[in-house]
Amino acid sequence: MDQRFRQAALEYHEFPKPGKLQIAATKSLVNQRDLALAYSPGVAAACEEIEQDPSTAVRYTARGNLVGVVTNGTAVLGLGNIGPLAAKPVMEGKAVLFKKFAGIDVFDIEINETDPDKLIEIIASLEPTFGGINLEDIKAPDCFKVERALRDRMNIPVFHDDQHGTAIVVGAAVLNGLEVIGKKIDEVKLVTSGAGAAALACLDLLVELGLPRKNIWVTDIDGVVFKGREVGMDPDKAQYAQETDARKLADVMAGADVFLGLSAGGVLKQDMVKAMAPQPLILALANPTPEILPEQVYEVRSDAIMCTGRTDYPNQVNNVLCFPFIFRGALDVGATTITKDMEIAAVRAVAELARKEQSDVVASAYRTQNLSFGREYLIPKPFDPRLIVHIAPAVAKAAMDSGVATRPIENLEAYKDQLQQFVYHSGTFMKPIFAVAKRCVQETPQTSRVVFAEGEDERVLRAVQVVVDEGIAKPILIGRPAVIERRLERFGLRIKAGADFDLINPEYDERYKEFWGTYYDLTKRKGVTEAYAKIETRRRHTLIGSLMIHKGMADAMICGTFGTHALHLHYVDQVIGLRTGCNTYGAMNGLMLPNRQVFLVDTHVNYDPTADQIAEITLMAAEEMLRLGIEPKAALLSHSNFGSSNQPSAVKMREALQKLRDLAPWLQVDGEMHGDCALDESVRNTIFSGSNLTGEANLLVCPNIDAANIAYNLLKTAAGNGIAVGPVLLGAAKPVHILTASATVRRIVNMTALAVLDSNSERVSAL
Ligand SMILES: NC(=O)C1=CN([C@@H]2O[C@H](COP(=O)(O)OP(=O)(O)OC[C@H]3O[C@@H](n4cnc5c(N)ncnc54)[C@H](OP(=O)(O)O)[C@@H]3O)[C@@H](O)[C@H]2O)C=CC1
Ligand SMILES: CC(=O)C(=O)O
Ligand SMILES: [Mg+2]
Repeated sequence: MDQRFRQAALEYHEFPKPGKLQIAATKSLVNQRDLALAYSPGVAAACEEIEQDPSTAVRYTARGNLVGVVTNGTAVLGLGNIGPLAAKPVMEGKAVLFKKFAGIDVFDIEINETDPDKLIEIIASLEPTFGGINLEDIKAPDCFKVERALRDRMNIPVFHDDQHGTAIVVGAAVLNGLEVIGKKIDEVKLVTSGAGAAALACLDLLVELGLPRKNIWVTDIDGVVFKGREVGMDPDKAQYAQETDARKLADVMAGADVFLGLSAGGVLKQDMVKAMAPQPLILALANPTPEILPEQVYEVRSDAIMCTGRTDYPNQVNNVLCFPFIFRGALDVGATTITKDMEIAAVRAVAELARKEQSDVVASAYRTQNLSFGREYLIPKPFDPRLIVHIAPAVAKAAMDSGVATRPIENLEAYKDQLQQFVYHSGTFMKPIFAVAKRCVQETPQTSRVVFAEGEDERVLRAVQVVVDEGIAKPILIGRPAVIERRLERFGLRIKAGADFDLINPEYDERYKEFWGTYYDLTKRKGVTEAYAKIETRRRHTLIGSLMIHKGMADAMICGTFGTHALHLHYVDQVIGLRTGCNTYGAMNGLMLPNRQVFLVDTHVNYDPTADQIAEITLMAAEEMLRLGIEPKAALLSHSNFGSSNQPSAVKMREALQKLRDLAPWLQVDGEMHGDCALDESVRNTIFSGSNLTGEANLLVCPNIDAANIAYNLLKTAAGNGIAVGPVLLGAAKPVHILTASATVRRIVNMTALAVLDSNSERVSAL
C-alpha cells in the first residue's frame, strides 16, 4: 500500500466520526407515550410474548435481521495474529458490507480469547442476541473446531466466512475459469499455497464439485503436505496429504492447471508460473498482497487467467460476493443452519450470474469495461445489483429443500421482487459511477479535465483530495497559488499543484488577454464593453472556467459553492449556452435516502416554468436518470389530485402531462397529483385507477421553484444521512454543475464523477 493511499485510508476511518458504524433507532422516541411503549411498562408486553413463544422474537426484536460478526483476531486478512482489538476495523468493515449489500444489521464482536473451547462457550452463549453468526479471521485449525462445535450447539446459522464464503466464490471462479479455457474439473491438477481455513474449505467444496482428491497438491509454510509429514499437521490438512518425495511448492507446480493461493503475499514466483500447464488459471487471493501480481504473471505467461482478492484488478475473487447474500437468504427463511446444498446453490448462482447478459444498471455503470463473460470477467463485480436477487433466493430455496427453514417462503417470485426493491433503495448507485469515471481518467484523461471555479474553498480542496486519491477526474483549480498552498497545509491535505492538479491564477495568467478577448467577442452585442470584459474575466472564476471549456482547455466545470445559482448560470449561459435542441435550463437534485431514491426538478432555475418548460425539464431529467442506470418514474406534483382543482398551477401541470405524453410515450409519468400519491402506489390507487405510473415515483416534478426547492431541502435535512446528488444542470451544451452554498465535500466529489461521465458521454455511449 503506498503512503498516500495509507493516509487516505486512515482519514476515511477517522473522519467525520471515528470508525465505520453507529446504531440507529428504528422507532420514534419523541414523547412520553413513545417512552412508555418503548421502555417500561410497554416493553414488558414484548418480553412476555417472547417468553411464552420464543419464535415471536423475530417479530418484536431486531434479532431476525441481526448477525454477529465474531473474531478473536488470530488470522486477520493476511496480517496474521494481530489480536482482537486490531481486528476491529475489519469486523466493522464486514458489518458495513452486510448492511450495504444486503440490508443486514451487524454487531461486531471482538473476543479476547485464543482457547478454542472457551471461545466456543462464549459464542454459544450469544445465541439469544443473534439471527446468525459470521465467524471471521479465526486461525486454522481452531476455526474448524469452533465452527463444528457451534453448528452442533446453536440453532441459528453459523458460517465461517473465510472458509465457506471464500470457497463459494472460488468454486464459482474455478467452474467459470475452466469453462473459458475448455478444461474439465475432473481432469485438472490443482496446487495450493496455504492449508489454512480458506484453502481447506475451498478444497472441500471443489472436491464436492468434482475435482478428484488425487489431483490436489497442498503446500503451506512448511512446504508440501505429504503422507508422513509430522510438522504443522492437523486432521483437516492430512486429508490432502500426497504420497510423494516433493517437498517445496516449486517441486509440485510443473503441469499444474490451477494455482490456488490463500497464504501470504509474494509466495508464487515467475519460474513456477512458467512451469504450469497451458492456459493456467491462477487465483492469488492473499490479502492485501496476493501471492503474485497479475503483471508479474503476464510477463512470463500471456496465456494465463488471473484472479486476485483485490478491487483494483479484474476477476476479484473475494468472499464479499457471498456472505451478505447467503445470510440474506438464510435469515429470510429462518434457517437453523447453513447446509452444503445452500452453499452449492450459492456457487451455482454466482457462476451463472457472470454468464448472463448484463443488466441495464451494470451495463451503464461499468460501460467502459469489457464485462462479457470471459478471461477478464469470470465472476460478477461486488457492486452488481443483481447479486442479491440471484443468490439470496437460491439459498432460501435450498434451505427449504434441505428442511432447515423455520419460516419457508411461499412465493419465491414475490420474494425476488421484494429483493429487487432493495437494489434500488440501497444507495449503492454512486459507486459504479465512480468506477466509470476512474476508467475514463485512465483511458481518456484528455476528456476528463474538470475545472473547479472556487479552487480556494476548503470543501473544494478537500473534495479534490478525494478526487485525486480516487482518480476520478483530472482536476484544474482556479485560485491564488499562495492562498491554495497555505490552505492545503493548514488542512493537512496532500495534493500538490502541478503534480496532482493544474492551477489557474486569476490574478496572473498568460492567457488573460485571450480569455477576455473571447468573452468580449461572445458578448459585445449583449451590452458588455471591452473594459467590463477585462474586469469580469479577472474577478469571476465561473467565467474563467466557462471560457476554458469553450476554448477546449477543460471538459467540465464544478462551481457555485458560494452565491446564488443565477449568478453562476449567467456566465455559463453567456459562454457555453444551451445544448442544440434545448430551449431551457433546469436543475435536478437527487437524494439517495435509506429507503428510496428521489430526484426533484426544477429546484434552481425557472421561477415559474411554463407547461412547455416543465415538459422539457422533465424529459431532460428522465434522460439523465436513464444514463445513471435508473428507470425514471415521473409524478407531476400539485396541490390538486387528478383534476380536483382548476387553479392555474394545476391546469399547468395537466397541460405538461399532455405534452409529455406526446414527446415521450415511453416515459412512465402521471399527474397532477399529491406528494403522497406519488410516493405510495396504494394511496394513488385509492384516488385514481388506470395510471400508467406503477410503484413509487422517483422523479418528482414540482409546479414552481418554491415547491421544488422547499421540498428538496426539507427532505434532505429531515432524512439526515441521505446522499445528495446535485444540482445537476440540465440543458447546457457542456457538462457544468452549479452547486449550492451548502454543498458538502461528498456532494462535490459525487458531482465531479458525474461531470466526468458527461464529458466522456460520446465515448461511454459508443462502447
Ligand atoms: N480473497 C478472499 O476472499 C480471501 C482471502 N483470504 C486470504 O487468504 C490468506 C489466508 O487466510 P486464512 O486461510 O483465513 O488464514 P489461515 O491462518 O487459516 O491460513 C493461512 C495459511 O497460509 C499458510 N502460509 C502463511 N504464510 C505462508 C507462506 N509464506 N508460504 C506458504 N504458506 C503460508 C499458513 O501456513 P501455516 O499454518 O503453516 O502457518 C496457513 O496454511 C490471507 O491472506 C487472507 O487474507 C482469506 C479469506 C478470503
Ligand atoms: C476477505 C477476507 O475475509 C480475508 O481476507 O480474510
Ligand atoms: Mg476474513
